Amino acid sequence: MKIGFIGVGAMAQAIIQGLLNAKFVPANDILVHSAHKAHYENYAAAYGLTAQETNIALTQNSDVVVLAVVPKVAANVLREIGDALNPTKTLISIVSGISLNRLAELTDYNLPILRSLPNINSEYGQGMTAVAANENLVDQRKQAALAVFKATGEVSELPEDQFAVFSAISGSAVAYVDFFIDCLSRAGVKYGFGKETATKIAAQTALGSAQSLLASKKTPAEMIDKVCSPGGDTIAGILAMEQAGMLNSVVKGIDATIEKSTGNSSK
Ligand SMILES: NC(=O)C1=CN([C@@H]2O[C@H](COP(=O)(O)OP(=O)(O)OC[C@H]3O[C@@H](n4cnc5c(N)ncnc54)[C@H](O)[C@@H]3O)[C@@H](O)[C@H]2O)C=CC1
Ligand SMILES: O=C(O)[C@@H]1CCC=N1
Repeated sequence: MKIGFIGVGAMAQAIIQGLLNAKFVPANDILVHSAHKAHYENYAAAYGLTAQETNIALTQNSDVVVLAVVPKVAANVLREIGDALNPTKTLISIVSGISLNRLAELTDYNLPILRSLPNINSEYGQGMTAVAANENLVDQRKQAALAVFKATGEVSELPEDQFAVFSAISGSAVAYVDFFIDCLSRAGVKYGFGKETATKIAAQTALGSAQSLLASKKTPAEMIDKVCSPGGDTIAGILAMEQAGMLNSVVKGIDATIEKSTGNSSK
């Protein structure tokens, strides 16, 4: 199966590295093209991928075409490759905010299409990807498309109307979780730790907490209660964080993320 990536930016590279790590396909069965020749050619050469001169050539030579450009150029790219797509190929979009219906409208209503919303942790096999397939993507073809994301982490099939929220609490939230880790790390620096040591401590604590939460099958609140010793230090910290508006800050951040991706305000 030849998988072609249109756009070789941060997210495409994370998926490609995840696929290479998983040995999902031979490296030269991954085709790449993006806006800057020097960039995609050097990237292809570094990892043994196959560089393509144009988006159309990439589409003609791929079984699965992954659209990995930013939303504002997606429509033009789809119009450009429309004639090279046909129902023997699968189109996968990772573009935030573009519906299955719009993807078909810009290409071909008979095309098998998978809309997806991955996150950057795919690079290390720790991704979390939402997917929605159109009615033309079924059976083996659908399984083959889902396998691209299963090779790089967890996959959840969701109705499209949940994609914007998913994107906020997963795609974007990688940055928000890293922001929290950086906050802990800076607090450590305030009290004399070196930044590198503090970041390692904070990151391992976040990793361990997430793994323990999932393994325990408890709710986050139950885990919080286990850490908060009666009359102890942690409950004092939780109360101070809440007094400073932690929950509201996070929800406002998610509101802003959804508003930006949909153009709709929840207020
Ligand atoms: N970065 C992330 O964590 C996530 C990003 N996404 C989606 O992935 C898509 C790409 O995002 P990033 O990788 O962050 O952006 P990016 O800016 O790093 O990459 C965009 C790529 O598209 C290429 N490009 C631009 N115009 C082109 C054209 N006409 N033909 C071919 N290639 C062209 C650029 O050269 C670049 O390689 C977006 O639609 C975004 O919504 C989805 C989930 C997570
Ligand atoms: O920031 C963005 O627009 C993309 C979508 C989800 C994560 N990154």
